[in-house]
Amino acid sequence: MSQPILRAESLGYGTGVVLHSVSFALAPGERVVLLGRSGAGKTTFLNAVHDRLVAAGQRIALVPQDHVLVPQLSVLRNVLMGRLDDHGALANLASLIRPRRADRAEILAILAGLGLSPEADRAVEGLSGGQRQRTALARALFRGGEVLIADEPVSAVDATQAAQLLGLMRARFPSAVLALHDVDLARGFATRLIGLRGGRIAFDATPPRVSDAEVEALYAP
Ligand SMILES: Nc1ncnc2c1ncn2[C@@H]1O[C@H](COP(=O)(O)OP(=O)(O)OP(=O)(O)O)[C@@H](O)[C@H]1O
Repeated sequence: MSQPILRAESLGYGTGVVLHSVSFALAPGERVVLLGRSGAGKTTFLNAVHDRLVAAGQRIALVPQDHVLVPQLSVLRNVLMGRLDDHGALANLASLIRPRRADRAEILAILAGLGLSPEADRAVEGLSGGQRQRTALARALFRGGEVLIADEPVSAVDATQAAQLLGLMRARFPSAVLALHDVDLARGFATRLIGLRGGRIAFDATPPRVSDAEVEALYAP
């Protein structure tokens, strides 16, 4: 059963509308990828979907475009923050000072899968862009949830690594809504492609039903 999330809604900031009359529902098992040129409204769309699903009480793992990591803290502690809202403030403080053994073991296993084991105890501020991005993905994997919402989650890694990371995401989350700029990666990952152009949804269909010409038209000046 598809869950209606947006019903012919206008999305934007203040009085400015970025996307007009957007309808969106998400069925369990769907992996949706948003395509569109810079400024087309992908982040705006993702944020709206995120806010609605959270308001509806769903557990969502979010990978924002700018990662929102705490630079002074270690990779391990940043990943630990993926579950902060599962506990009270005191428990969180205690666990940030001294992570629980079980959490530490689980996080180290995730970091190993992401090639980040050597970085576990390094502060995020000293990491490369790709390492930071993988830290944000590790935080989402540790958090888990019904839906992954991720804004260009593999933009800072090479193509081979990107495909591997998307495979980990696919195994962990029943459903996903992502923005990706690499069309081949998007076609490989998605069960459904949504193209945004000119403030509207240009297409919303399974990858085989979206032609290369339709995708190219999204990016035409
Ligand atoms: N906080 C904000 N306040 C006002 N306008 C905003 C805000 N955030 C984004 N916009 C505007 O909304 C439009 C869509 O931006 P959005 O970030 O959703 O696009 P995008 O497709 O994600 O772009 P990119 O691929 O560059 O990340 C842009 O014109 C942008 O300038």
